[in-house]
Amino acid sequence: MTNSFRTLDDVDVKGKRVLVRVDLNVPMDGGKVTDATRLERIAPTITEISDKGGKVILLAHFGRPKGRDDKNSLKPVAAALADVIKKPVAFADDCVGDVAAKAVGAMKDGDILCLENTRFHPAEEKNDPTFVTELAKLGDIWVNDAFSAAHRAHASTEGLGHKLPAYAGRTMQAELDALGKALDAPTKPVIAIVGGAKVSSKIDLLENLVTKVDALVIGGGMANTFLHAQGVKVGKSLCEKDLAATALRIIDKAEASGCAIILPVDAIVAFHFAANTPSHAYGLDAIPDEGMILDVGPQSIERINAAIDDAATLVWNGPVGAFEMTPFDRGTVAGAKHAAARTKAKKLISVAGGGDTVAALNHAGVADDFSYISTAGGAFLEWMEGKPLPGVEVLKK
Ligand SMILES: Nc1ncnc2c1ncn2[C@@H]1O[C@H](COP(=O)(O)OP(=O)(O)O)[C@@H](O)[C@H]1O
Ligand SMILES: O=C(OP(=O)(O)O)[C@H](O)COP(=O)(O)O
Repeated sequence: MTNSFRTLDDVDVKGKRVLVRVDLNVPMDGGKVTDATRLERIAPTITEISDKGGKVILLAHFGRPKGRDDKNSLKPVAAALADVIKKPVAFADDCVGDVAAKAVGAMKDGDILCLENTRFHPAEEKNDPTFVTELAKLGDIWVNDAFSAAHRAHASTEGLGHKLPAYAGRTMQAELDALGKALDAPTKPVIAIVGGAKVSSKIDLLENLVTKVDALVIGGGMANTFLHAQGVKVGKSLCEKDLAATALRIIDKAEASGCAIILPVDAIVAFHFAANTPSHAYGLDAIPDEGMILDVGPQSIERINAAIDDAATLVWNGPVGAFEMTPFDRGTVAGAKHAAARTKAKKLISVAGGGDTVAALNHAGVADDFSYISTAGGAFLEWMEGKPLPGVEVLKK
């Protein structure tokens, strides 16, 4: 698998301007990075290119901005990256145009420069050829080290691979290698836990996933959409009501494929989206109109743990509650601890991924006990479905 594309072993980077696509989409709170796993995982690629005398020009997105805004600037992330790699990381306020060209022009061999959020330009997500050409002017070669964004066919994750000599970074290599070893022929029964908040961008992949796994636990914001589709009143919860038909189709497909769908049977509900706000467990027939489901309830936790007990392999993306705020971390922490204990007892192979999921497992103190932690969430699930990932495919050309 790893050698079906060129890697850093196949190029002399000395003196070259190396455009490195990384994933800097890290969890943040109050301008500070709260989980540095993604930064730690890209460190080997950056350090290797810099130590070999290449000019490292980092391209990345942050959040889902509509145009330029301060809250989605990569500037604080670049500073946090410098702390992790223990080398200076310069920053340019734009990823194309004069600002970027000037910053790149000033680089010496071994320097590291981070360019501002590629998504400040709508052309990035459109994979616009003119924008790809603008980016390509800044580099001699392109290295893709963003496995966790490889399911996006965007200018910096895919388009550049058609314009410049393309190479896989060390994290890209390591992720594909490790996931292949753990999951190419997973020991059955296989269970997936999918939660989180990115409902519209992840719901479609569940339709394929239910044909690959024996049970699917749905939690987090994703579960609210399924519960609504089944007629449960979810009050003011995060819920994408227009996806109800998709949710019902997935339930039907799961039934036809022999995949058990495990949805919450109770919920922790609060009236404000804030830590330590008063909250109570409710049955699904009694969710208050003004309430928000922020975690799975105690009976649901028992069902999730029982489902983990029945599994030989677990894949997990998406926290089952708003774990950043106590006490809404209980369901995610309970499931994480249970899966970690089963893994330590050699009864489970556990693979989890996603920026926030990894943060949640670190919060639970069990990330090191999982069999493998991927930096990727959506990309990892799409890989699991067997879908070609554009950011990986372009490396194979
Ligand atoms: N019931 C819920 N209501 C609102 N947000 C939720 C809920 N459950 C989980 N979340 C949020 O989902 C986010 C993570 O989702 P997502 O980005 O899909 O995961 P990942 O980054 O691991 O792929 C977290 O910030 C968490 O607070
Ligand atoms: O954080 C990411 O994915 P994840 O939430 O699936 O882990 C990637 O940076 C992709 O971000 P996107 O889903 O906004 O394209």
